[in-house]
Amino acid sequence: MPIPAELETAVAALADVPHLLVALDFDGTLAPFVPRPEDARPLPGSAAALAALARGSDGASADDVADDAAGAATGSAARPRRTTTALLSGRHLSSLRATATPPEATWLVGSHGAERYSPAAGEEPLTLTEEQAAELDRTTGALRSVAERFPGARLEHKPSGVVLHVRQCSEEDGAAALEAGRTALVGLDVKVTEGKAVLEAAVVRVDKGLGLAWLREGTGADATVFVGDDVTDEHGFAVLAAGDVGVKVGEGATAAGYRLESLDDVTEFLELLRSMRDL
Ligand SMILES: O=P(O)(O)OC[C@H]1O[C@H](O[C@H]2O[C@H](CO)[C@@H](O)[C@H](O)[C@H]2O)[C@H](O)[C@@H](O)[C@@H]1O
Repeated sequence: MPIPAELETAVAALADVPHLLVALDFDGTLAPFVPRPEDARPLPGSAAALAALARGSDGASADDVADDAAGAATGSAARPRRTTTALLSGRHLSSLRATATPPEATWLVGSHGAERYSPAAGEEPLTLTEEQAAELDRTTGALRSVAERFPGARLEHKPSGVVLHVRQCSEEDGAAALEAGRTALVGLDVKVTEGKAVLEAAVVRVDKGLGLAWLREGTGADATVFVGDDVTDEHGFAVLAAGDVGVKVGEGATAAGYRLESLDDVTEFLELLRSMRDL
């Protein structure tokens, strides 16, 4: 499907923004859904466009980023044009790196905002309190006992939580496993997030809105593009402001201003953005 005319217009308006942040969800946006999370890979065209966009932020040192943030705050002119790329994912960082193989200059936010990496400062350590670690153990035990009852169900472990995956279950077993998972989590001190064929319980209470706010503040960007497909991405769309561009991929209610139908459309959109930014 061609890119909607109003989205093309919005992208054209981003051409001369001094510092543009392009933040992208991974699964369902850059990478098609597959049965096993470790097998997901970005569409080649999207990976190529992301690599080209990332070249727009090459060489940004911590000082550059601080100067840029200061320049944006004071409105001072004559800042060089920069495009910073970021992945904002529910995946934990090591899984995101292994599957997305992001360009070096790309900022990374994993585990829905709990894990954060910037090219200049590296990875922010995520340390659980004793209580959180104990709650994570209890939560893992509760969801493990659910996964064991349903053929095809499996667990994914993150530093901040645990995920019950049901994509490989029959439709009936998947629905029953998710319901059993919800019940098993009652009374545990966790944030429960439902995604596409997953139920996640995290002991760190964050969301993609907080992750996107961290990216905007850290990069000092003047405007943000955020593309995502899932209900968890709605927290990101909700913090976008005037001049930003939010794009929802696929069907479903959304706070995003624009919509694309498919992952191939995302490739086309990123390619358009790349050419508008002369990268
Ligand atoms: O925020 P995202 O980058 O979209 O990550 C969301 C979740 O993605 C992964 O699960 C989803 O993709 C899998 C691979 O295609 C699929 O098998 C699963 O059914 C999907 O829910 C990842 O495994 C989760 O940890 C992420 O939270």
